[in-house]
Order: sequence, then C-alpha cells, then structure tokens
Amino acid sequence: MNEAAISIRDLSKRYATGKQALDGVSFDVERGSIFGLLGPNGAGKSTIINILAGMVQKTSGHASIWGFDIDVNPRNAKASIGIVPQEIMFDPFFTPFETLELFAGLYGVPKDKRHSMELLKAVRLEDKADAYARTLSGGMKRRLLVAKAMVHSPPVIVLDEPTAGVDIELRQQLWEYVVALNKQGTTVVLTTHYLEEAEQLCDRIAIINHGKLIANKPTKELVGMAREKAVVLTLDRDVSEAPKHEAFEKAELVADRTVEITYNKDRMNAGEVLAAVQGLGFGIIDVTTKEADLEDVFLSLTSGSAE
Ligand SMILES: Nc1ncnc2c1ncn2[C@@H]1O[C@H](COP(=O)(O)OP(=O)(O)OP(=O)(O)O)[C@@H](O)[C@H]1O
Repeated sequence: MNEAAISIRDLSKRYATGKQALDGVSFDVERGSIFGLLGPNGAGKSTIINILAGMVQKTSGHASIWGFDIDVNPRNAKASIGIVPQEIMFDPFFTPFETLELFAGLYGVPKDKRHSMELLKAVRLEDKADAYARTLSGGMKRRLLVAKAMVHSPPVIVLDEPTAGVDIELRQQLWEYVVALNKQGTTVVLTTHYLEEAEQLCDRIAIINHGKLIANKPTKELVGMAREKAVVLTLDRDVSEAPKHEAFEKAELVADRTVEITYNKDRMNAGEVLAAVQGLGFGIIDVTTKEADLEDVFLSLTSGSAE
C-alpha cells in the first residue's frame, strides 16, 4: 500500500474567537518517514495535531490517518495514531506501569496483547515501573508520555514539541527511541523548535506560518534553499580589516588573520570568492566552508512573523 500515513487537504480552522488558525493547509506524510512540522509560535501546528487527535473540530477540509478519514472512520483513524502532547498531564497517583495499563484498556487493547513493561524498558523507565508518577523527573515524565502514546501500537506517532524542558542527554535518548521506532516501521511526525534536530532527524520538513503552509520539501532541498553561504579564510598576514569586494554580501574579521566572507550562492561560488580575495593582493593559507542550515531557511521564510 502506498497510501499516505497522514493526508491533509484544504484544512481550515477558525476558533470561536474568530482566530483563523489554519487556512487551507494541504500535505501528505509518507508512510515510514520522519516528518517535521515546523513553524513559529502560534503558527497552527498544535491545531493540526489536535484536529488529527480528534480534540479540535476542523472548520473545513479533510484529514485521514492511515487511509481512514477522520470524519467517516473516526475510530479507526484514532486507533492509527499516538499523540505525545506538549503538556505533561498524568494522574499523580498512578505508577507508570498502571498508567500504561489504564490507557491500553481505554484503547481496548486486550490484557494479553499489552506490552506495558516492554514500553517502559524502551523508554528506560523499567526501574520506575512501580514508582508514583509524581516522583518522576520532568524528563522521565516526558518519556512516559511517549510510552503512553504507543500503548495501542499505532502505525503513526506524533510528538508535539516533545523536547521542551528536557535536558540534552534525555533529549538524545528520546530521539534514539524515536529513530528506533521509525526503523521498526512507525511513521513519525514531530513538531519542534530545535531546527538542528529537525534537520538531523527528518526526511521531509513542512513549515507553517500564520496558518498557511509555506514550504514542504525533502530536508536536503529545504536546506539548499538558503541563498547565503560563507567561507572562512586564513590569510597570509595580519589585517586590520576584512578584504572588501562588491560581490560579497558581508566580510568580517574574526581573528587577526581570519575572515569570514558571506556570499550569495546564486551570484558566485567559493572559487570566485577566493579569486576575488587573491585579486585584492592576499595570499590564502586555509579555507573552510560553512553550509547554510535549516535555521537560515526558516528565518528567511518566516522572518518577523512570529506572534
Ligand atoms: N482554543 C483556542 N481558541 C482560540 N484561539 C486559539 C485556540 N487554540 C489556539 N488558538 C490560536 O490559534 C493560533 C494557532 O495556535 P497553535 O497552538 O495551533 O499554534 P502552534 O503553531 O502550535 O504554536 P506553539 O508553537 O506556540 O505551540 C494561535 O494564534 C493561537 O493563539
């Protein structure tokens, strides 16, 4: 089957306040992929996820999960997706093991088909299986949320800003688990503000801004959209200011002999930059190039538009 894991068509949402949170958004998430949904605060990411989760009613448009239309087949659509919410919400009186059993029960997973202990192991919480949830650290709670989203073994898991408030080590553990899940076939959608992580993890990235989709491309292509590139040059002598040339976007002295030159890759290439510097009478001892990253693209696409 090559039907999309998630298919969204002309999705719009106007909240009762009159706020148009989504305005005709369409995209597909390919089965087996890791898909990044990025956008500044208030862009509409959570609204999309909440519509998929059945927690927010869309105003118009269509959405289907694993081939199940959320209006026509809401139960199957819901059974096909696990959502890791932004907010940490647990009943503090249940242990992690009980929490997972409870949710498996709510999803109608029969006792012999439950895998609560396996899930706890996968998120490295097996030691805490019987501890009170309120005694867990923030990172542990976050990992429990991921396990909770997986109790019904959905083919698609959505992580809504899962890394907020989680320290670097825990974040890496979480990503390792997400990547492992994906390797086993789970389709992953994640919203994140950590562009670097999105760039490393996602096969494809969509950017949403003011309720509209403004980009949807394979990660490499999106990163390639950055127009500016830079070279860092070590010159053969100390200079008091960076070599100036009309074709450079920017030239900065970063140390006595080191300059960083930013250029527009549509207008020139690194070789031409070097030739221009040599033409100004400088010898070049060393060169490193700096690739533009997703952050550059993100900023140029969404600049000045966060709420
Ligand atoms: N229940 C609601 N009632 C009215 N307006 C809402 C509601 N929920 C969200 N909004 C508004 O809709 C817009 C989109 O919000 P949404 O939470 O989807 O954005 P987001 O991209 O997830 O942002 P963040 O990254 O901050 O979570 C925002 O302007 C928000 O204030």
